[in-house]
Amino acid sequence: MTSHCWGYGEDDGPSSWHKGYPIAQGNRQSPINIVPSETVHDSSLSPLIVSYEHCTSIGISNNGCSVAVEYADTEQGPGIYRGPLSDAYRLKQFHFHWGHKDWHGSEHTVDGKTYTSELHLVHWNASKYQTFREAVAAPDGLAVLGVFLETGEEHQSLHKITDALSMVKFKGSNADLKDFNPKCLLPKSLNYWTYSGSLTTPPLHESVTWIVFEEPIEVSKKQMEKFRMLLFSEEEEDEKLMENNFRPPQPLKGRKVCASYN
Ligand SMILES: NS(=O)(=O)c1ccc(NCc2ccco2)cc1
Ligand SMILES: [Zn+2]
Repeated sequence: MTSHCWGYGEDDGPSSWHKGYPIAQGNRQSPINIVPSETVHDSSLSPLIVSYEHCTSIGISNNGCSVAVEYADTEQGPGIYRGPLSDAYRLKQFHFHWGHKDWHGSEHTVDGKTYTSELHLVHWNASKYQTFREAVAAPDGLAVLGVFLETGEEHQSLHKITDALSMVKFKGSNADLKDFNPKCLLPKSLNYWTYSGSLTTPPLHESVTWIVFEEPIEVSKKQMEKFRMLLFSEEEEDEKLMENNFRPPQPLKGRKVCASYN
């Protein structure tokens, strides 16, 4: 998600990514359309454990394709384990994808339904790999939690993020954001779907165990408006609004989607 020649526009968008990243047409690409009636209930799937207590958020940044909150890479860092995971995964960053309007913006869809936005909490397998960079290309290297956002009541904790967005309007800008515990962004129910997939932006590595929560969180229309004032462009460039930064669902290619609940 660093500086790159791909984007979400007419010429550099998802349908042309395969030219620079052939894996775009691979067998475990993300996102996907989740069809609950076709998921397999795997009774061996234990509840996911989310432990974000000792989380030292470093800051918030606009990396030209999304807005991300980065976490310090420390041993006792925040992380997740159990659920479909065989190892402990450490939180690296979280970011969002959203649309031009409230009716679309998520990457995963459920029975074809799109949500207004999708939050991704990106974790890497620190039990098995030395660095994030090493893990990002390994088949069991990453675990990403997907949380759907839908418009409704104002989210009481999201304001700490939306209040900071005006400070990271331009690509390449960043600001302090201390001690933000992202547990407050998770839905009440941790029922999830899980499947083997990929990064949803280039380099599209097929290294992600996806864990997508069934229950969306509610955010207000006003809170969503604040994401839409962000820019893909740098301070001196022509203004390009950061919106529609989502990849559409990709072919399932025979993959099984497991449900953690009956
Ligand atoms: N939307 S997403 O959660 O699938 C996602 C997409 C891309 C990255 N990129 C992380 C990265 C750093 C170096 C190479 O790649 C991380 C997470
Ligand atoms: Zn993402």
